[in-house]
Amino acid sequence: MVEFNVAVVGAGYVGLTTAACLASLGHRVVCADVNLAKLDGLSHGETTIREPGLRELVVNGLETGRLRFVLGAAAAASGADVVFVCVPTPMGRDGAADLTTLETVVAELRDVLPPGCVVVNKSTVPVGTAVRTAELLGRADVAVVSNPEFLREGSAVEDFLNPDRIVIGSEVPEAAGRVAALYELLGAPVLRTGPASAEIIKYASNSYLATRLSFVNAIAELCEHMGADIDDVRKGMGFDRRIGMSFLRPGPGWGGSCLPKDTRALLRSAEAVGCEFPILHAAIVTNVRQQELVVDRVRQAVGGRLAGVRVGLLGLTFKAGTDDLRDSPALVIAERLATEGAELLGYDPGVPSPVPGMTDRIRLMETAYHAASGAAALILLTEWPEFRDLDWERIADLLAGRTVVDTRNLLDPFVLNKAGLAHWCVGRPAPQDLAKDHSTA
Ligand SMILES: NC(=O)C1=CN([C@@H]2O[C@H](COP(=O)(O)OP(=O)(O)OC[C@H]3O[C@@H](n4cnc5c(N)ncnc54)[C@H](O)[C@@H]3O)[C@@H](O)[C@H]2O)C=CC1
Ligand SMILES: O=C(O)[C@H]1O[C@H](OP(=O)(O)OP(=O)(O)OC[C@H]2O[C@@H](n3ccc(=O)[nH]c3=O)[C@H](O)[C@@H]2O)[C@H](O)[C@@H](O)[C@@H]1O
Repeated sequence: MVEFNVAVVGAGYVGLTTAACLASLGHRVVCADVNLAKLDGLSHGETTIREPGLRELVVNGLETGRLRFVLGAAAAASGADVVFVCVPTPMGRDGAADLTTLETVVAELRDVLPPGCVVVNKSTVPVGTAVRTAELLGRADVAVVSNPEFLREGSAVEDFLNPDRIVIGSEVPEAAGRVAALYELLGAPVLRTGPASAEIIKYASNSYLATRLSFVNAIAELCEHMGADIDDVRKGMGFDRRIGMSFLRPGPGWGGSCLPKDTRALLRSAEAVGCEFPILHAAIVTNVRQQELVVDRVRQAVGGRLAGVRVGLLGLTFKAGTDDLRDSPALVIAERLATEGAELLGYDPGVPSPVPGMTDRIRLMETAYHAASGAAALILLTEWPEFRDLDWERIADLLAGRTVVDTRNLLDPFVLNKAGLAHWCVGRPAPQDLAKDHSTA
């Protein structure tokens, strides 16, 4: 295998994972960021994000000398054969991707890139960004390649090292070949395309996943009205090999740092070329509705009015296995409940203390039991497996009300019923006692 000198700009979920994994594959990697505190920690083998296996790879990279951390893109570029750009591309005010940071990095790199180096956009960027990056660089000797990343938070290292596919978009065969060679040891299928196709593949994939979930959540709502059970229905669908089992779990709506922003960005890109894309629009609207349905359900569980009512929240992150709160449906739902006057006690095993950006409308508690204490209803919002093993008899004693709203269908109905609790799931009819209460209300 050829060993390359690699620069990675951005030490976040994608950049740090890319840097640490490429170092573990034998490349010499310099990873740049602008956050001094983060760089200082990383240089001592401390990772700030919760990703299984990442810390070990960083420590190993530092020990073997294959991984270094530096301040700023320019400092990383010296001597690089390939420069990966992994900086944020957040949602701009109009829904389109905001490329300001990417453009800043490209400007910093322009005059310092070694001759013949390849710049790789790994950030999620709209169609045309590879071409625009090449224009901004203004370097005939430097090729730009689009190489979108498909890792998931919570399994970033595992996904990076075992990808379903590697997409390499470039008009320059030598540049595409160099990027493919970097990944050679992974033995993954490599799809070579033009840059526009590579860029749209990333948005199409995330938007398809989001649309699939909105579809499932809509079917779950039908199940509630029709006496069916979504967990049977999704299995019955998933056994069809054309459909498959994955990404069919109903929930409180999809969230995270990417699905919401990428669906909106694709919609804006479509509008810009005069396409309406109604199915994607419907997926986004359905997701907002899904969160509203949870709020409706909580309101119903506490007897119609949330003002002054204490509600316990189990889980705040956008999914289990991550400490990331960005665009978490749990926080959107919490905000709505707080706006109606509910007092919120929250617990999340991934969030031991308040973090910047977290709403101050939730009192963060030390345990699930503290979050349940005196609550009129308990809402499970993130599917942390440990919630299943809580002492539900004890929770029943601590709660002021009887209802547990399980937005992930995680808990064992038998255990909850034995504890005397009404277990309200997504995509199953409401518990009998609640349905009765409601009909006489
Ligand atoms: N988080 C995820 O699971 C995935 C994210 N993506 C895409 O990858 C890109 C990066 O996302 P994340 O890694 O989640 O972001 P992040 O927010 O976790 O990390 C970004 C890093 O870039 C650094 N940074 C900001 N400006 C910089 C500059 N001028 N020079 C050097 N470093 C700078 C920040 O300090 C931060 O450490 C986005 O386009 C995202 O859509 C793609 C696949 C998966
Ligand atoms: O571009 C990105 O950032 C990444 O976005 C997602 O990864 P991630 O955001 O880590 O989260 P997912 O595991 O996809 O979950 C997204 C949301 O869908 C929800 N979900 C997922 C699966 C499911 O069956 N049901 C369900 O409600 C999750 O709870 C979560 O809120 C994609 O899965 C990755 O391939 C992609 O690289």
